[in-house]
Amino acid sequence: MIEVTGLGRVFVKKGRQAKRAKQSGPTAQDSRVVALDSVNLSVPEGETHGVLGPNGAGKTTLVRILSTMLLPTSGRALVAGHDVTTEADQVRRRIGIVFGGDNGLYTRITARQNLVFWATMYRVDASVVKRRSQELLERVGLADRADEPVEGFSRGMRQRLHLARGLIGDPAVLFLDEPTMGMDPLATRDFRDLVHELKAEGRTILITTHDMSEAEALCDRVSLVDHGSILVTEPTATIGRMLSGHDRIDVTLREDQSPLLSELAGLPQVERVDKLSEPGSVRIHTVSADANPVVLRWLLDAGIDALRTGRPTLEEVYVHLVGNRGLTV
Ligand SMILES: Nc1ncnc2c1ncn2[C@@H]1O[C@H](COP(=O)(O)OP(=O)(O)OP(=O)(O)O)[C@@H](O)[C@H]1O
Repeated sequence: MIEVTGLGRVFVKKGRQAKRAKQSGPTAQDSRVVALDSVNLSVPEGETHGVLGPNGAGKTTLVRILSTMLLPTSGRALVAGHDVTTEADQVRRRIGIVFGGDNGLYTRITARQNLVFWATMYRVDASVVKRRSQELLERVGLADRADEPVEGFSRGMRQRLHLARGLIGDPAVLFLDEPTMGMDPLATRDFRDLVHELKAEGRTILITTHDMSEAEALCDRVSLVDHGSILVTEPTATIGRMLSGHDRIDVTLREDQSPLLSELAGLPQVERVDKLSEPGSVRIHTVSADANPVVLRWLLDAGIDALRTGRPTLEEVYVHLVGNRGLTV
């Protein structure tokens, strides 16, 4: 449903931007920014795919190219079977775009008027505009505020209206760029529920986010992006295997139990023991999955019962590959 091959985008800095770049270094490359560098990505129909990465990684550039707002400088991208460069009109008819932040809504007019306006822009058949706008307003929980100007709406309400706007053309492919940025936890939860519904309808969704819990909650697979390249594309559920093939054991020791630490580290089934930030807490890396029951039994026999097992999280993989940049935690 989304096929990206060798996609590249170079920006050439102009005017003051270029002058500043020249002052900070002498190389000819200084006035060029490689925002995307030979990116390959394949997102099948119905998948929710997360694009994660720090500021400036190239996420927005990718979404802007896929949604025909920006031309690539190399490579090719197909969305819903159409080329974003040569068949932009066909692509536009099949996609919806939802950006975080305030762009894209007219705040002096009502929610309903916004949808009618965008329906016209998306060339929705005039006979269905009224009905579809009403359905979408109901769907995103704004029906009772539909005829109020958007300027009085909260951040969460605006974002739900953004989503309704993105759905006005009944798109097969939906681009969500930082969709819950700045939303409170309840509004975020409601928004994610809506995205789950859209996924259940079989739509293909590409979502960029800095928020690892968002990616874990919504995405079937994720791609980690840095410096314009995709570092890895993996299923969200199993990406932790990149760091460890089996569960690690986290334990919290009471003060009187701390002498047990060296004994624990010396067990043949234990590869290493790392200190965690929480006082008295350590993470035990065992040598194999078979070693876990042996170590768990040893811990319980030693009276250590504040323990839990788990796989490395998406956030740990991100930190391992990218570092701490761009994490919302
Ligand atoms: N119009 C432009 N002119 C010059 N450089 C640009 C332009 N748009 C983006 N860039 C540069 O391209 C790189 C990738 O930017 P992009 O906005 O795609 O990153 P991002 O991953 O979306 O970052 P963020 O998380 O901050 O939104 C950055 O170095 C950025 O400064």
